[in-house]
Amino acid sequence: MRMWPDGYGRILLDGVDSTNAEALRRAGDLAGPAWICAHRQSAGRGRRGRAWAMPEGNFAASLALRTAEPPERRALRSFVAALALFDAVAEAVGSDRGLALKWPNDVLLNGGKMAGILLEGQGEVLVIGLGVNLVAVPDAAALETGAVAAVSILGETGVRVGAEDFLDRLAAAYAPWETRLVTYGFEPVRQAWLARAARLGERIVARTARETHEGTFETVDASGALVLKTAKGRESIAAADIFFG
Ligand SMILES: O=C(O)CCCC[C@@H]1SC[C@@H]2NC(=O)N[C@@H]21
Repeated sequence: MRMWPDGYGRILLDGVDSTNAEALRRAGDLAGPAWICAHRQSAGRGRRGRAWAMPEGNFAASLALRTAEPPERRALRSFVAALALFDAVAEAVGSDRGLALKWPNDVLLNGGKMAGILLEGQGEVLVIGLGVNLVAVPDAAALETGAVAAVSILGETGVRVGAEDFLDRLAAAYAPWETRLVTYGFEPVRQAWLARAARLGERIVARTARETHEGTFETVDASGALVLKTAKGRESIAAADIFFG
């Protein structure tokens, strides 16, 4: 494994089932935090048990971190990862125009979903999986009804970014956000995330497994929960899928 000055290892694979699965398998052998990146995934995993399709040329990587933090603190890494993705993409295309963050952990470009994040854990290991549509979008049939359409960086900006180049940019962008979280806590990360949030102050729909909440997106609270102002009052939602309508 190559080590980089930021102290994060890098493992580059041609193909794997899922970089998250691979990171969990290798976690016990890793001496420190490490990025595991693959050019191809045969069984990419998305949120809520969904599959994550990865057309040729797109980006898949997982960061394996060891942490003794409680689950609610670990979950805040999705905001750190989203900010790192935002910065890495802005750096790669030379502009942050059209980039926005969608709660809880998607990155939008010109209103379409360009990247997703999946956190998984096992004991003291936290795996942060990031998938980015660098050059192509998955088949629209794979999308849930009402979900934000998928877009690619190439399709929206005309800029072709290679996966290894993107890993360098992402790793460089991730390290300072991780340091901010560990040093100063969630507040600066929360503020930075809110400054890049999609649909803040607008009406959105949040669907959990059992309920649908509709209201104005007020903020994200100190625990990372979505705060909606609804007809019933202020509601804090820890996990949901968001629809813009
Ligand atoms: O549903 C989502 O939006 C999250 C998608 C996360 C996909 C990435 S690709 C790299 C890593 N490996 C996986 O199997 N999933 C994540």
